[in-house]
Amino acid sequence: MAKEFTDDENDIHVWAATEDEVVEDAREQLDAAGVEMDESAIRERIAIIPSPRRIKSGTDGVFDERRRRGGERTAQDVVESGMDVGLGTGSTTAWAVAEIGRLLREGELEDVRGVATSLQSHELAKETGIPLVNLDEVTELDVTIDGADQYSEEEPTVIKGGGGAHAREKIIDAMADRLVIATDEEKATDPLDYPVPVEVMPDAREVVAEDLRDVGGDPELRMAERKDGPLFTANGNLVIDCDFGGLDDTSGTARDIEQIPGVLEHGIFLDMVDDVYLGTEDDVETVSF
Ligand SMILES: O=C[C@H](O)[C@H](O)[C@H](O)COP(=O)(O)O
Repeated sequence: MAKEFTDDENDIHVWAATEDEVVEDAREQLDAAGVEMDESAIRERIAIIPSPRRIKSGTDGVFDERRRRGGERTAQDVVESGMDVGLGTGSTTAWAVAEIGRLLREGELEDVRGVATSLQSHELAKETGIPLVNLDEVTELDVTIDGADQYSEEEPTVIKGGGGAHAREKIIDAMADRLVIATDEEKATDPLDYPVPVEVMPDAREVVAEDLRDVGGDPELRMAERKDGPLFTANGNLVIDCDFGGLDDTSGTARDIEQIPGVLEHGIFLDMVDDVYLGTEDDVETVSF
């Protein structure tokens, strides 16, 4: 987690890894703007936030107010004391994880346990103080809050895996009595057309790519950032992003991909979604299935 200072009145917004760094940066900006504020007042306004450095979309994603609104509201509305909760991955669910931690710290929630869908959500949950349970210790969850790369307002299906976490996410999303997607209004599309992330065994990448072409896709091996070569998932596999254009037959495409040997998991989460919480410019809307 990181720390954040905001002073909306003077349009000052500062974040850093530690509270001391934030105080220093805030001090500089307040001085430059000619605003008087003593150190204790600065410290009082500092909040814990997900660290933009740990999230694939970086500061843009983390500081998108719509995602923040969507993530926080989802946590407030769907998590109750005593629940086992699946903790999704990405810049939107990061806000939900941070909010669950805050509610626990402030005593508004008790006895909540989290199961992380990725190392990212594991680290966020640890830092914010959510007790964690390993995936192999539970077989059912009360609710999972997860993000999406695209969602539909017409069908309970989303495309996930923009951060390569979809294999573990699909297990944890499917274990939950209720799957709630936290997202923002920009990701609604019908039909879904986001390139489908397909996790594949490394040696099988060429043959899987050929098979994906045969079922109408345009496959592209996902390359890593700040590392030469392709991206490896947490499971040691590769990801092929496969563009099918608009998915007019989502279940048919999902079935076609599942039948390809060498495919470990794909990012079409078919008929799994119970509710979508979407952050808008000034509110949060919900779609329920
Ligand atoms: O692999 C990543 C996950 O499926 C994320 O939940 C998805 O990419 C959405 O992330 P974000 O909320 O950052 O757009």
